[in-house]
Amino acid sequence: MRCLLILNPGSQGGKSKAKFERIFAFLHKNRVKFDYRLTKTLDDAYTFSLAGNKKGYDVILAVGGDGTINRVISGFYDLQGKRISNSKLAVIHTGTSPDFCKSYNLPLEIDQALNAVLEGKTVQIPMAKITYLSEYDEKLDGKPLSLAHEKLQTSYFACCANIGIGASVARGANNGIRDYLGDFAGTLVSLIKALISYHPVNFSVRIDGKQEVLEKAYNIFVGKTTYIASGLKVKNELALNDPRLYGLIIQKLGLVNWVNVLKKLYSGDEFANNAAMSLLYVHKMEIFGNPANNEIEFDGDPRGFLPCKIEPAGEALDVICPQDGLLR
Ligand SMILES: Nc1ncnc2c1ncn2[C@@H]1O[C@H](COP(=O)(O)OP(=O)(O)OP(=O)(O)O)[C@@H](O)[C@H]1O
Repeated sequence: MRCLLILNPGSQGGKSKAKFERIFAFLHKNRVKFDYRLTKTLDDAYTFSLAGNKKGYDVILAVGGDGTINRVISGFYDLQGKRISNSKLAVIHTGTSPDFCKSYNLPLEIDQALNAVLEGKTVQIPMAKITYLSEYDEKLDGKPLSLAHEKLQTSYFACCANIGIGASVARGANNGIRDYLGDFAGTLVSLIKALISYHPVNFSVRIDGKQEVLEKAYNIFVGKTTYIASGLKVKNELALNDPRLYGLIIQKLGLVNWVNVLKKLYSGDEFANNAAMSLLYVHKMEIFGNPANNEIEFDGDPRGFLPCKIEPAGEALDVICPQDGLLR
């Protein structure tokens, strides 16, 4: 077995790197052949993963937070959503909020995750493909994505994309506040601050080909997993091997019902669709360009601009998983 480790020393506010020696020692002790690369930026995690896939490593092991894991996942795919290689993805979460591992029942404990690498068992996990713009283009305001656009960007995600308030919540939560308030409280403070300053927006969307306007929207979650951000949970019926996505639309919040919406999202309880919160299941979600709010966030970081198209990647990833880490 040849293994490539992609390690982010900056995850969890820099605490991540204290765990690297233990990982190296485990692999040496068990005579695993490995190479490793240390990231300087999150983009490096993508570049190293892409190169590792092209070289055909048996296992590519992401060591970092969900942002690092997200970039490593994108390196497994070409622009059409096809896998580049037969490499397997393994993950050791050394970040702040382990939404990916919690959602897919993957071990958080380092030795357990490394033992799973030795055993080599995998589960197939479908990923979402997101196509969007790397720069805002006002010519596409009110319009769907043009696949011929020169700033077109393709990425992949495992947890959730957010359009609306998501980018400003992520920016607030990632600016160091979680290092001193903790993950849960830091993200909650950032969410409430963003809610107070947010102006709801009408978004034109196409849901599985059907066009409509989502009025006074606060956030459109397009996701796959229950755990989406530092304690926020979306109760949904997707099995973890279901390639579809859920869409959760939060809109028309008044002075009273935003508290109820937050309670539902933090409890992860089931809810009946109502004027403020509606959950649906989709194969393809397109969100048109929007001059009032055009930012896109996914798997925890602001990443680009509307318009966007979100759909299942053509092929699932083989993710290293202990035998008892079964899909729900
Ligand atoms: N050497 C580095 N390589 C990559 N990113 C770095 C580095 N140093 C600092 N960073 C910053 O560290 C953060 C790492 O993000 P990552 O998602 O991996 O961890 P996290 O934010 O602690 O955890 P989580 O996303 O799971 O909550 C990014 O904001 C990135 O800009």
